[in-house]
Amino acid sequence: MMEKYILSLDQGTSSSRAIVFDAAGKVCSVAQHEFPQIFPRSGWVEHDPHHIWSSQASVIAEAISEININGKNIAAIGITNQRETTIVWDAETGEPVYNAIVWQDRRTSELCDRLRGDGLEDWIRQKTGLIVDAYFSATKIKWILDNVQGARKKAEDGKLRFGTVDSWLVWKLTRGEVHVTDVTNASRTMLFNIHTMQWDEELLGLFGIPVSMMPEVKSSSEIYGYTTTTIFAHRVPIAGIAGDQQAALFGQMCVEPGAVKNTYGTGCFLLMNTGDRPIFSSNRLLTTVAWQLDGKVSYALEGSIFVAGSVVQWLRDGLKCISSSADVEELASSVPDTGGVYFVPALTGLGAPYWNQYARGVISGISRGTTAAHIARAALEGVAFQVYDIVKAMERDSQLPITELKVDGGASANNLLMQFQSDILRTKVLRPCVTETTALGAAYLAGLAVGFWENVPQIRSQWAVEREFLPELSGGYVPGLISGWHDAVARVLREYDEIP
Ligand SMILES: Nc1ncnc2c1ncn2[C@@H]1O[C@H](COP(=O)(O)OP(=O)(O)O)[C@@H](O)[C@H]1O
Ligand SMILES: O=P(O)(O)OC[C@H](O)CO
Repeated sequence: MMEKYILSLDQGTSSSRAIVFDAAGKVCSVAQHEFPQIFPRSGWVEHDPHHIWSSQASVIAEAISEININGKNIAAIGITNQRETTIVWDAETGEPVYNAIVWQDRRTSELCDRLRGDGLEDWIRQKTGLIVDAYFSATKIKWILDNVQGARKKAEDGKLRFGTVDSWLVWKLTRGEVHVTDVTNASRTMLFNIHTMQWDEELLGLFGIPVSMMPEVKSSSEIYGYTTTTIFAHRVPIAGIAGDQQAALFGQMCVEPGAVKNTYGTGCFLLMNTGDRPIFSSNRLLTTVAWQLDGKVSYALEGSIFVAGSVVQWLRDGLKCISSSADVEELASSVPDTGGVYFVPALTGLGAPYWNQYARGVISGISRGTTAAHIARAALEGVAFQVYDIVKAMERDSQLPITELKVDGGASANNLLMQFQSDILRTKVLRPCVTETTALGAAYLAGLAVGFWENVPQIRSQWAVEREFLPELSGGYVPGLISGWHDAVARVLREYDEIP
């Protein structure tokens, strides 16, 4: 067979990646480019949609040339992406009318306060499974229509298109032929009804968003279209799309209800497969679509943490105490503990289960003896403590103890972080051989659509563990650590009590 590979595009918040997988699910080549983050004001985060596309296009070219293959050798393309990030472009010229407003951006927090003040929170939650928060796309689209000159009129005339990053990439790959998204990305917009699996007209009306802007919603595994970009001499089918966290859930083969994974990327996202019914959380977790495959919808419970690996980027770029993200482990390991320092890394607000849009980071317990190493260690511990809070919330919601955690994402390479995670959770932390599970999940979804893989049981056997972390710290220390963390969070919540 000529078509020996699946090409997966993983457009993350920090970087664009292209990964070529073979039928054994083995990584054959990887190319990755970090691209610029734009911070126009405190709490605002943007990307240039052209950078998103150009970085993605160049890594595609690199990944396929590295192993000397071309479009003919690729059975299908799978796309996975940072979710919620909002791009609006002109249907005719394809030119974005504004920068991409990134999921971390807090500019619409006050609008969300007003929606809650109007008593709409439960109504929105029932339809979408989401907490009203600036995180999701709906208020970001409204902001663009309200603030970019001429945008609303053009939208009403049917001349603008909205997309999350998956839609933008498909549009670019097909040179404007195809405007689609999949159910997982749609479920993060706060405009999608997760019961009817359609755009919700009442929500579109509430935010003043014309339906003509919206992409057609498809399943996570089917042929959406064929590439026309000059990167490939042949038209390659685009056959899988899923938001990165759902793709990671699939890539980790968490296909049975109760299975859980946690991805440590820019943010940190813990998802539990809940099978064919949406479970509504009593602990402020999100209900979301896991995927739609072979006509069947699966749902998930999700705990979203806004800042994880990005606090390491801040240590690197803001504080300049490390020169690469990977260096944080050596720096943090140079001290035995944080010396009493706690770091609540709420640099762009606090997500689940606190949902405070105005929170900002706090470092507490600094003394004359505190060094950059203590702060680096406290930053990593702050990531693990946030995950601890979500695990406990999820256990309460699902009434199931979480006895093992499958991990992935860039920061899961950090052994100190993984060990501390196991120490405070008192559970097994399992890191798979392929930590590119996000890309792998999208590859699986694409491959299943074109018959590259036959079915889920066939690919399930490919999952293998690389390293298992078991609790090493004596359990007696844990309650003190956790209560210190909760004191630090309480300080943040007191300081930033939802009033900007
Ligand atoms: N060894 C490491 N320790 C801690 N954080 C790391 C390490 N390597 C990468 N990171 C962090 O992981 C993030 C990148 O992970 P990735 O999964 O590629 O994220 P995304 O998909 O959000 O772009 C960055 O924020 C980076 O700072
Ligand atoms: O870019 P990541 O991997 O941090 O993921 C971002 C999430 O999709 C945001 O919801």
